[in-house]
Amino acid sequence: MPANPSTTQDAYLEFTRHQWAALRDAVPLPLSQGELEKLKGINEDISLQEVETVYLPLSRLLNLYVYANQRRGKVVEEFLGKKPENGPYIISVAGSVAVGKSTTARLLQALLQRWPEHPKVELVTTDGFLYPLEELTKRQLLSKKGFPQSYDGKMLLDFVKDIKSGKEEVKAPIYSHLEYDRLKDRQHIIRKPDILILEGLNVLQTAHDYPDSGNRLFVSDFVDFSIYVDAHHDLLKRWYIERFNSFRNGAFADPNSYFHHYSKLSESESSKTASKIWDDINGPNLVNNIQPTRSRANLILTKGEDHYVDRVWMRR
Ligand SMILES: Nc1ncnc2c1ncn2[C@@H]1O[C@H](COP(=O)(O)OP(=O)(O)OP(=O)(O)O)[C@@H](O)[C@H]1O
Ligand SMILES: CC(C)(CO)[C@@H](O)C(=O)NCCC(=O)O
Repeated sequence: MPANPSTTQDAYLEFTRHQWAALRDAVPLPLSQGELEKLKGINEDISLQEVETVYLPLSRLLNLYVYANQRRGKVVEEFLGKKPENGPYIISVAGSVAVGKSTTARLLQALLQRWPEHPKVELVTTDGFLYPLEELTKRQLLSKKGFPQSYDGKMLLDFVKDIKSGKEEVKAPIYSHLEYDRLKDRQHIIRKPDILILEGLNVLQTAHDYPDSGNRLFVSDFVDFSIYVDAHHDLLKRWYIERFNSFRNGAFADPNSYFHHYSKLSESESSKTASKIWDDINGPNLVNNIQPTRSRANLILTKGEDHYVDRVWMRR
């Protein structure tokens, strides 16, 4: 639940899962069984009922916002007598490590591109903008990976500026969880999408987080709609450990994996290692840098056990 319910209640409309689910009736594009099955490809663990109950109404809301923005663009066009050079509508997805940002973002991408008004939806994660491992090591930031200072802030801001200015082709770096590093030989090329979803830990930060930042711009200055995915700390730590343990049996077994040495750990040693990484890095990052930005989001999804969204907070 948001940190300060008294101010949050003023700023946000609150929906129980039940109330939010009722809004599904207003969604004109129900999913076919085939489409639902395809979404399973995004994440095996996701419940299809959850998609219909939570994410379909959310995609409807976002569709309305994007549509309103496109109409506003038409007004400007009429006034100017020519089409302004516009970039895509940008949606950001923020939240802790392991809360499910990338799953949420991928689901929204799949659902939003079904709408004829905005068929081209691109997804970029800020992970690619982390400094390369070598640079992180040089700057002694390995134990601060995911903290704001571990990202190449200028590169990320230039990327978002280029996207928003409507540039024909913009390149984004790609991060590999397996190599624990930015890929050297591959980039994601983005060509004028209708919507860009930008997913990352710190995308809600603003000048308020940096009292000495002067007139500096932040990624959030270019974002049209922001979503914060929230869950209780105990759940987040548990999800992190579970995912780490499942990597131990899967991805870490690959000799190219940065964490290959972890694949030899027993289940309990592995849980202990993950618990320590959480307590040393991801937990403090959540408390000090990520959670304080939550109350700026346009929409907050609060998850309970099993990743079910049990509350939705929508900015008035
Ligand atoms: N809606 C969901 N239903 C079931 N499981 C989920 C859901 N969303 C995420 N998960 C699980 O939670 C874990 C974290 O998800 P995900 O990788 O999407 O998180 P993230 O916030 O993007 O993490 P990171 O910041 O480390 O990249 C994964 O094991 C994923 O399978
Ligand atoms: C890449 C990030 C920063 C964010 O997704 C995260 O997954 C990460 O690697 N954090 C550092 C500590 C850890 O290994 O979990």
